[in-house]
Amino acid sequence: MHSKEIPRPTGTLPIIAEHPAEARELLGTVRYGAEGGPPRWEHDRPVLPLHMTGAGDREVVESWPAMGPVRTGEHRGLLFAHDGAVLFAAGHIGPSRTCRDDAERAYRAAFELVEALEYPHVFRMWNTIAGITDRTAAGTEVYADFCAGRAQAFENAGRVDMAAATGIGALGGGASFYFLAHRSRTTVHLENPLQTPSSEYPARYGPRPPRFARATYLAPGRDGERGRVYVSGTASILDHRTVHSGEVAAQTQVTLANIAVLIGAENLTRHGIDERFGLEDLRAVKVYVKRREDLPVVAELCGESFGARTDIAYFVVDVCRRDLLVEIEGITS
Ligand SMILES: O=C(O)C1=C[C@@H](O)[C@H](O)C=C1
Ligand SMILES: CC(=O)C(=O)O
Repeated sequence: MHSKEIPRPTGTLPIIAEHPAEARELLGTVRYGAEGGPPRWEHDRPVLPLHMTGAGDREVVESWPAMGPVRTGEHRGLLFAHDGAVLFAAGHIGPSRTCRDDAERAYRAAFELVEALEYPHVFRMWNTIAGITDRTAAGTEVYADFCAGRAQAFENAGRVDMAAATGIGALGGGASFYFLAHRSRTTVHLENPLQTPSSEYPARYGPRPPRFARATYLAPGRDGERGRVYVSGTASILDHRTVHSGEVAAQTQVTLANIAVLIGAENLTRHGIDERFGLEDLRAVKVYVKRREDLPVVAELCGESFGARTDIAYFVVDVCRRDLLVEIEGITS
């Protein structure tokens, strides 16, 4: 693993992830666009291309600004950048149909990295997996295979903390992931009283359950940075069951209600957090819709629920269960 001081990049990309105005540089960029594959260097910064948009769809660029001088490097295929506060890292896991061992290797590298660079507080992870509900070469489901490899990496690393995450389909490019970790600001991983913790899902969903929290609260920073809730990809699931199979409006309403309870005063107080948020407080919202024809009804329901200032990006991709039609994530402002 190598690290080096690097000059300021020339030019910056549109930022959809809201960050303090004084941010001066970029840590990393994720391009939700028409191509997927391994991360690459652009202007000495890691850029991860994700195949998330179809013909005619607008690319969505998500950039994570730095708060100071940036160091970069590579570790077992992960490209990373960090500024002494936040670590951004991105990697290509591999082909979806054989992703179990690749997922274990990728997550092992991720845990090695956060330990070696001393950014122990992982607060948000994203996983995009082409053909997420397809069958692998061995006849298992791709997502279940990914979860098995990830769970093995958690177990081997002795990690019990699970951050907020998204595990969603992609239109190509195999499986990729990226994540954020903090050096000093502590995290509180939140569960939702309406949903079974994902790590306790019954075996009917796969031999090893997913590993993610419903959300992660990143505590306020010493520099006055507000506490934020990073909301995981959330779907129409109550306890561990999909509800309203085939009914996209009802699934969207349950999903929005799940998020409102998750970030509301009662649940945050239950987790020892003296804050409260509503749907109108969410920013950097991503809405994943399985069927393109459902976009209008989903967009109408989201438009009614989120604030006028909420930036919402829509993607037509598979959700991690065949009977789920919509999934939503966001970050409190
Ligand atoms: O497996 C995940 O990390 C995950 C899957 C979905 O339930 C949702 O996107 C949240 C996280
Ligand atoms: C499947 C899904 O979205 C969840 O486990 O929350």
